[in-house]
Amino acid sequence: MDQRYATNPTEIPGLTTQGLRDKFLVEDLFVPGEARTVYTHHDRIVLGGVLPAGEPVALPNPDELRAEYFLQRREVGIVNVGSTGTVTADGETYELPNCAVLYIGSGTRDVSFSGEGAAFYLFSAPAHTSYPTVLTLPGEGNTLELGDQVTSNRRSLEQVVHANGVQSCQVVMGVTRLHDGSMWNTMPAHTHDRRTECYLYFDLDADARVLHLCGEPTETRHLVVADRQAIISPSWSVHSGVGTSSYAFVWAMAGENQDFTDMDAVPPTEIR
Ligand SMILES: O=C[C@H](O)[C@@H](O)CC(=O)C(=O)O
Ligand SMILES: [Zn+2]
Repeated sequence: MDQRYATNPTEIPGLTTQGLRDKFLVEDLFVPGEARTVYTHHDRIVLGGVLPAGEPVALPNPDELRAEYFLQRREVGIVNVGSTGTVTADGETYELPNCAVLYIGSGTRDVSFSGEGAAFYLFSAPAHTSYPTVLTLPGEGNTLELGDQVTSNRRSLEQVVHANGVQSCQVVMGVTRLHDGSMWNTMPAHTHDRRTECYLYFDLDADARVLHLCGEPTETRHLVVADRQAIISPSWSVHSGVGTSSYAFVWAMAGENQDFTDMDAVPPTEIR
């Protein structure tokens, strides 16, 4: 499993473009027939991508976890960003159409993924207890309409795993989709020093990119992100982006609290 050790903000000014990408961009999560995982030491989140081919693909148990099985001390939120597929968890099979979210609680031993064309994105965090496994179909979460056409940031944000929705130990998760003609997400930008957040950008044209802003609010950099690539945003970093075409993204957080509104907005005039 790819290990990404935690980064201190004082390291940012010395990084090259490639150095920045090596720390915060996850480029190759989706490989046909494989389950790929990346362990970030920021809040000990594991990101994963599963692209089943002909055969079902099992959730691996990477040696770095030193666990009997992946979910022994962890929970996971799964979003299907591809075509319909199925996830089997301890003998129960769930059908996930595009953008369905499956939360699986800790203690679940056997998890496997099937369906050619399905693309399962995984966000996992340590869990102190077991919450029930819940499937949420697209539209069943709590949808917030944000932004404005005038500022090119009209978007629908669906909260699925959150304080008033599907229960979890740490994971807070949902999907945001930009409306046609809107390109900016999460502007004004924000930080939340109590949680790490990751974005998986998807439904981006093959030749389009998102310019994702990261870094401390007064020392920002950018990552150029392609379809089905993920970014890791440490607690001290802003996370906002502008696309060269329309797109959607899975956002997911873990850390000290699950309070979605616990964020410190950064006015555009203060960003450097
Ligand atoms: O802390 C919350 C996260 O950054 C996202 O939910 C923001 C987002 O999806 C958006 O503004 O479109
Ligand atoms: Zn955020």
